[in-house]
Amino acid sequence: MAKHAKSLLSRWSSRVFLVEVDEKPLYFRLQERHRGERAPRVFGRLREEDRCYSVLVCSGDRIKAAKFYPELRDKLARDLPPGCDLTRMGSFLPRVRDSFIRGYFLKSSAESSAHIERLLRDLGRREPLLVCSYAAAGGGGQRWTQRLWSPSEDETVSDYFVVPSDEPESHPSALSMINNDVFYSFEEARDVFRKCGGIIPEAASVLEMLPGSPEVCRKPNFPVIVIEGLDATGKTTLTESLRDSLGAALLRSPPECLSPWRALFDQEPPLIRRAFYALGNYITAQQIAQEGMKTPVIVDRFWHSTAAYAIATATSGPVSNLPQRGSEVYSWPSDLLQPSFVLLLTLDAEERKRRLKDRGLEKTDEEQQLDRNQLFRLRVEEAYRRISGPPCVTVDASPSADKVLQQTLLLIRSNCHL
Ligand SMILES: Nc1nc2c(ncn2[C@H]2C[C@H](O)[C@@H](COP(=O)(O)OP(=O)(O)OP(=O)(O)O)O2)c(=O)[nH]1
Ligand SMILES: Nc1ncnc2c1ncn2[C@@H]1O[C@H](COP(=O)(O)OP(=O)(O)O)[C@@H](O)[C@H]1O
Repeated sequence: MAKHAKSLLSRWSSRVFLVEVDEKPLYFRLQERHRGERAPRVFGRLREEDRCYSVLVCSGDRIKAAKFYPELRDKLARDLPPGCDLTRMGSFLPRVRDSFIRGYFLKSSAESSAHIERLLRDLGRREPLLVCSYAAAGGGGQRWTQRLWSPSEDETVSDYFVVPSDEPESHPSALSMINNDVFYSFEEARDVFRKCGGIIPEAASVLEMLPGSPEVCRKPNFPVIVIEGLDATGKTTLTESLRDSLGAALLRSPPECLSPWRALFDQEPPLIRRAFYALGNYITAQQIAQEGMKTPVIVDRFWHSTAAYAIATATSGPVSNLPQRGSEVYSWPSDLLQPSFVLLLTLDAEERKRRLKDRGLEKTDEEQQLDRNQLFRLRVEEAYRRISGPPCVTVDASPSADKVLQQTLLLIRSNCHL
């Protein structure tokens, strides 16, 4: 049996399962037997002929699991019989970091079972899947028959009852964010790229661009000011004006030297994509340290963007699902240069959309998601505000470009003694 799957099964009944139904979390556990009272019906009125499946990716190699997860979704969405309902799901051990495993929850009619089980068995030959089939058990409650399908084709079957579980104090995605969605050290991000080499040859080109170590030898002599904000809040316009007004160097993250690979890594799963942006920050940090010896430095996006977009993407639903204020998830990496000052441009949604349209550039996937999904935009904006580290001042970006420039220059001169 796949070693990793075996370790997962050893604590199976301590796990909590999370299925998101209409972006609302439903938590449940599995018990070997049900004592006394009628077992509850966790998934509503399941008819005798209904079937559900949980399909969890339990590969021990996190790069393979990260690459396989979106592929699994596409295959299931394409090959499942009509009428089969597919939603995201996960499973975790409460308060145990990195215990979160991802998968999908399928709901269908009994006559599709043979087709679904054939499809899952084929997929399980690619990467170990923990598949549980689930039906309304006789005598009330809902029985959960678990099968492990993995490339070694061995199959374990055990039966459980499904019972409701309390909602944990913080959304379980926070358990798995550290160094999977947000990278808090150069080594952790570089390690992902070193392990990607076999499946993404371009990873080697990015590795060649990296500094030998992240340690920035000396603190810059001049102030380093980062301008942050959603697309079309006016960062490019403002940073170029600040460069001219202050005779400053203008840098951005990801740095120019990574632009040949950015579109490629933007298509990769979060583990790899966020490592790309994290490594970009370390290259930019080295450039800041060099330029900052000679002149003030203005940076267009840096750590706040990397962390805020990653945290907001890894969390679903309302802002209240974000990891709580003060969580270590918002901390600044100890090996990443801290700027003197961060300015966060804010703008109401309608004006921002107008500017985005005027600018004409096609939107990044994230920008499209920001438009489509107001919840995601609110999570990004709130995550920006919760990042700890250098002082971060919010600036209203709705006045004219010149007024925003004057306001920003005032703030910089009084906070950075320029
Ligand atoms: N720069 C940067 N962008 C990130 C990061 N993580 C996600 N993104 C997303 C946010 C935006 O949708 C998109 C913005 O990338 P850029 O700043 O290069 O694009 P662009 O110059 O068009 O944005 P801007 O006009 O400056 O807001 O990439 C990150 O760590 N750094
Ligand atoms: N203060 C402002 N008032 C009105 N329009 C602005 C302002 N700042 C920028 N713009 C315009 O809004 C669009 C997006 O600005 P840009 O600087 O590219 O934003 P970002 O770099 O944050 O995406 C551009 O067409 C720009 O000319």
